[in-house]
Amino acid sequence: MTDKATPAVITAKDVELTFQTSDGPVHALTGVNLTIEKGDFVSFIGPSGCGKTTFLRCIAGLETPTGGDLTVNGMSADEARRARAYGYVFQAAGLYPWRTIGGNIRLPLEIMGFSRADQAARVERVLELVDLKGFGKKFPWQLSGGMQQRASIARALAFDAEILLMDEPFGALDEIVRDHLNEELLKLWARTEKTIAFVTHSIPEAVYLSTKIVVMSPRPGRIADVIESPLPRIRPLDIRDSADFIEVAHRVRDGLRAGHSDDV
Ligand SMILES: Nc1ncnc2c1ncn2[C@@H]1O[C@H](COP(=O)(O)OP(=O)(O)OP(=O)(O)O)[C@@H](O)[C@H]1O
Repeated sequence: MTDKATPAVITAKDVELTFQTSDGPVHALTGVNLTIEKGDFVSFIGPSGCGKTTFLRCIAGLETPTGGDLTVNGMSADEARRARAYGYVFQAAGLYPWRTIGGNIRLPLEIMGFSRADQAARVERVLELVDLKGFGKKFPWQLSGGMQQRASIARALAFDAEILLMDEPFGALDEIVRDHLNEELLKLWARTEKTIAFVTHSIPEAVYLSTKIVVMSPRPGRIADVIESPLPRIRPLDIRDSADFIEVAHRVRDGLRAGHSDDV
């Protein structure tokens, strides 16, 4: 149950999505029931093909479920998309090489018709949020992979959407950089109070970041387990050595195994 203090931002009831392909129907999602509350950090973990990206795309209004109900901010996902309810961060930073970092962050603001002064103020504010102050005039190729990914997070934050959808944003980065960005993302989440839905293949990343971990299994894509994290919201990296952390990680692993996860 949700109450007024923690309103539901995303609710899924019996969500189904079947793609019709030339090889027959693909049941990408079946019987998905989930509530994501304001300020939650929810990770989706599961083997390739279990429907993580498809579910994120449903939330984003980029795919339409073939059954069930999905609401985002109390409206249909399509309405929420048109109301610009979310920022989307992809695995590849996807920055335009011919635009500066500031120019890339400004792009959605230009499209949305923000005034020039507002655009400039917002770019400065989000650059500071992701710890890239002073890098606005650089081009993407002048930044490391981790910095580029931070810039793409800044772009997703620039228009103040309450929801951040992140599809394996750190999957291509080495472990040290990834640890650092995980820490930074948690700080950013605490500062901005965004609601985050995050796809990952990494058990430690899911456990470290999330208030709620959704373990998914394939064929058909469904939810195998939903784990409410007992960890405090403020988490130094060494929390990963704590008994609570290890216990949650075991439960995630068990959930993946139960869903025939030999192909994770
Ligand atoms: N547009 C589409 N048309 C047909 N089938 C699709 C389409 N998009 C996804 N699928 C299928 O739906 C299933 C779920 O795919 P999805 O990309 O959501 O999985 P995933 O869990 O995100 O996988 P990965 O971890 O590899 O990114 C897969 O079997 C995939 O092939």
